[in-house]
Amino acid sequence: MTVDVRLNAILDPERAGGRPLVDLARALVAGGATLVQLRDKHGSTRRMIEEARALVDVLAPFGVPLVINDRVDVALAAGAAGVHVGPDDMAVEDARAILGPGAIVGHSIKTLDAAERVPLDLLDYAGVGGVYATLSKDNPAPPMGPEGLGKIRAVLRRRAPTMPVVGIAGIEIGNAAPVVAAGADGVAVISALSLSPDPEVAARTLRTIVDGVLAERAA
Ligand SMILES: Cc1ncc(COP(=O)(O)OP(=O)(O)O)c(N)n1
Ligand SMILES: Cc1nc(C(=O)O)sc1CCOP(=O)(O)O
Ligand SMILES: [Mg+2]
Repeated sequence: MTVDVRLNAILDPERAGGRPLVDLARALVAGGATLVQLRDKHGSTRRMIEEARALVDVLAPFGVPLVINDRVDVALAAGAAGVHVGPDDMAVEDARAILGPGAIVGHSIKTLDAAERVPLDLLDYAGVGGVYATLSKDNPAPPMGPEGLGKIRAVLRRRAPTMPVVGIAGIEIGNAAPVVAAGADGVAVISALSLSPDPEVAARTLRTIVDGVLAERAA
């Protein structure tokens, strides 16, 4: 499945400024989010399934897929489109085996070594980072910058030329363009969207930036 990663909005109740996630989702999709991820690291399983079901209902009319961070069981229970798993989560092979060929499976790639080893044939997209410093993740790795993303991108392009890559960590309006110029097909963002005074405008601005650099790259 080809996943549109141009603007991957990640919803995290701890980084939502107290706003209901469904309201944020509506605003972000209106502004141009193409993929939504639910990331709830500390809530109960029951709360996460309820959040996910509500988001599936809100996103369905727009045709924007919802992926669930870390939790294959929650994705199945809520009827979400798929999962995003990192190197400490369920293995990509296991997530794909459980969810089947029609689901979206995304995976975090943080090193050149991982870019060489990960079973890319089982993946729909890769989240590459951390690109910049972030306050949204505990114990983040040192930022690799757009240059680091570009090096990982080159390995991924050699192994899986059409697999989309999304940059993550600390991406905002002022620094998104170099991430796409370095080879990302989109940006994955929490704070600069969910903590913005106007999330819809923030999403529209980021989408315009991403689309502009993608168009330059294609020209
Ligand atoms: C699009 C995207 N890329 C990377 C991540 C990070 O996943 P992970 O390393 O498993 O960290 P947590 O999000 O689980 O803390 C992501 N969530 N999304
Ligand atoms: C979920 C996540 N993963 C990261 C990684 O580096 O793998 S950084 C991150 C949080 C990104 O949030 P913000 O846009 O607020 O920086
Ligand atoms: Mg994870």
